[in-house]
Amino acid sequence: EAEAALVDYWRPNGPVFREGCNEQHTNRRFFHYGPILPRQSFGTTRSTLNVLPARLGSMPSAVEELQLRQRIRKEAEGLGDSHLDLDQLYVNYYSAAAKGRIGFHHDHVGTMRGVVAGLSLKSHCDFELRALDAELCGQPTVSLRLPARSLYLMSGLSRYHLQHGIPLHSADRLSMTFRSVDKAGSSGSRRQWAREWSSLPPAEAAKCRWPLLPPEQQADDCKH
Ligand SMILES: O=C(O)CCC(=O)C(=O)O
Ligand SMILES: [Fe+2]
Repeated sequence: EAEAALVDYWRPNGPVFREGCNEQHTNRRFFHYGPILPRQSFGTTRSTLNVLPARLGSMPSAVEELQLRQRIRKEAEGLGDSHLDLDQLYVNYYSAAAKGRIGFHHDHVGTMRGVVAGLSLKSHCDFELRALDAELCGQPTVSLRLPARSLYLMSGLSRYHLQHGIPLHSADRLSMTFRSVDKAGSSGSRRQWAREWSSLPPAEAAKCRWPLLPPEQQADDCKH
C-alpha cells in the first residue's frame, strides 16, 4: 500500500510528473528535494552533485509520514556515519519504454556524507559495480540483484572506491536515493546555510536547479 502510494505519486503523468525533468543522456525522470543545486553540475556522469549553501527544502510528506528517514537510520546504524540527516533525496523514475538507466558514477564525495541509501520500488533491477584500478581493468563488473521493495546502503568500498550504475531493464522502476549534505565539510559558512531562498541574489538564483519543495516554515514564523 505504501509502495503503491509512492509509485503513484511519481508515476508518468502523475501529480508531480511535470515538476520533474528528464536526465538527458540516460532517460530517467528525475525529482529532487533538499539542497539547491547549481545547474552546471548536471549532465555529468562523474559526480552527481554539488550544492549551494542555503536552507534545505523539505522532504515530500509521504517520506515523513512513512518515517522513511528514521527507518533507514535504524538500518544504517553501525556503518560509522553519525550524521545521517538524509536531507537530500533524488527520486528517479526509470521507464522501460523510455530506456531509462544510469551510467557508472560515484556519488559526490565531499558535498555528501558517508552513507548513501537507496530504495527500489515497483520492480527489481541489476545494480552493477566496477573498479577503476588499472590492474582490475577488463575484469567483469559485479552485478547485484536489487529486489523490489528493498533497501541498499552504500558505504566504504561501494561508496568511495567502486563506481555503480544501473543498466536498461524490462520493467519500470522507481528509486529513492537518500544522502546527507556535508555542511561542515563544504565551503559554506553557517550563515550561508541559513540563507532564505528569497535572499539569494537573482543572478545566482537563475543558475540554480531548485528542489521541488521549499524549506519548512521555521517555528518562529508560526508565532506571529
Ligand atoms: O536508482 C538507483 O537506485 C541509483 C540512483 C543513483 O545511483 C544516483 O542517483 O546517484
Ligand atoms: Fe549513484
